Amino acid sequence: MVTTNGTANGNPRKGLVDVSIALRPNDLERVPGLIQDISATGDALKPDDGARRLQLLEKARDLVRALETPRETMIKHCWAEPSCLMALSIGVNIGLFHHMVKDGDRSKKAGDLAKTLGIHPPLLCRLMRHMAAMGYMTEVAADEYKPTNFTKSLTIPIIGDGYPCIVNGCLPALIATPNWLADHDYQTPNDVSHGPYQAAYNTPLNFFEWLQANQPNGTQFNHHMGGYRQGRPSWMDADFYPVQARLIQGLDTAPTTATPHNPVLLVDIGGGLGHDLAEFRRKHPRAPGRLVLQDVPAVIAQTGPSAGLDAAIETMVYDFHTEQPIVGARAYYMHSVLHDWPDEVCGNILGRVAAAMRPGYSRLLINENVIPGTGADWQATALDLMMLSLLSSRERTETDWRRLLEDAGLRVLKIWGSDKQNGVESLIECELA
Ligand SMILES: C[S@@+](CC[C@H](N)C(=O)[O-])C[C@H]1O[C@@H](n2cnc3c(N)ncnc32)[C@H](O)[C@@H]1O
Repeated sequence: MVTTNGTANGNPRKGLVDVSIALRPNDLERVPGLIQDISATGDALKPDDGARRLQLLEKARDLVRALETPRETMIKHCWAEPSCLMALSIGVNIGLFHHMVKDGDRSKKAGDLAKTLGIHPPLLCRLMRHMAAMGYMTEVAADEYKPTNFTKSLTIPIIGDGYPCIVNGCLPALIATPNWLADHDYQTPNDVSHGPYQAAYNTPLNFFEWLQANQPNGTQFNHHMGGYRQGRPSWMDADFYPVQARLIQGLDTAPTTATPHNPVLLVDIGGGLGHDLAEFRRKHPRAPGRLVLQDVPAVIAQTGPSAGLDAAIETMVYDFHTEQPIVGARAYYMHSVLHDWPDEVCGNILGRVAAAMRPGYSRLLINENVIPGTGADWQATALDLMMLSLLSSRERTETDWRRLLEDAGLRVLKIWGSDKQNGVESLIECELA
């Protein structure tokens, strides 16, 4: 029998369910079976078996959810995780993690770190205490901590910069979304310049414009994009998409008016700092043809050889709402670009690409989530809701993609995927219809 503490006035409010349900584990009956599964999967786990590791992780998450009471889950969501995000973001801003790891694994006292970092010592003690309580650093004595692999990773900009970028450049929009929807009769936002983001930031700018106009958010976001893609199966690997057979072999090397010299193999539209083209160069170093990176001026200014980008990659300022200057390339590529925009804007962007494509020759490669009808991956569903708040946009199902692409005069040749990970981005290969 679970006893409740009642509500503030001592009387549990009568509702559809009794309050005692919130104090019992969510699903105790599943616990023994899950433990057995975890034990069996864990015993068979090899260091490089990524698929089994993910299965085990999902079971471990199931176990936590089954054991937790709804009240504990509620406190975790409402207090622990938001305040942990805040603490981690402050840690990145003040360089805490660099100072924790610069002498290796040695433990450090919060008071000493606070003096070095110029932060009020009791304040740092409280921040570190919560990060340790959440398991993100190891407490070895009172106010003394050792870094974990996670703590160490926060010193890498593509991992650490996501925290301040999300806290400053995204969360206010997520927080504004419930009221925005209530004020708009719970209709799906579909205008990138008049949605929860503009309400939250009191700005006419869209998400990308705001980030780039409010540095270091833009730079941190570009780093965050670099982190998002790490460790995920990549379309340019042989077991995902046959680059040689479907792209390189068909490259037309005959000079044309549009490409009088070296033909263009791949144009990465909205390619950010060029992570994808750099990876393509590493994985296909002998591929012929030009590689062109296109993005807005503020992003192109942050990349190029001086920022470590392979000199073989050409950079070009280009606004994808305008005419595509590279005509008749072998392939145009967009990664995590169309999910940023509502259907109508995507239609315009796709129209610009289609107008530049050569019939029967040019391919459009779209690297995006294709959300399945059931069993969607939590990373994709999370991103879908981020898109809703930040850009009045969405992640799309296969039906959504086909409709969008067909309406833009394109034909889907094949949707390529990897069976290595659930919910991984697909590669949608298209040509002119
Ligand atoms: C979600 S990021 C994806 C970046 C990159 N493709 C990747 O996957 O890492 C979207 C990119 O679109 C770019 N972008 C936004 N508006 C643009 C525009 N009008 N023209 C060209 N690029 C734009 C942004 O600057 C950003 O680099």
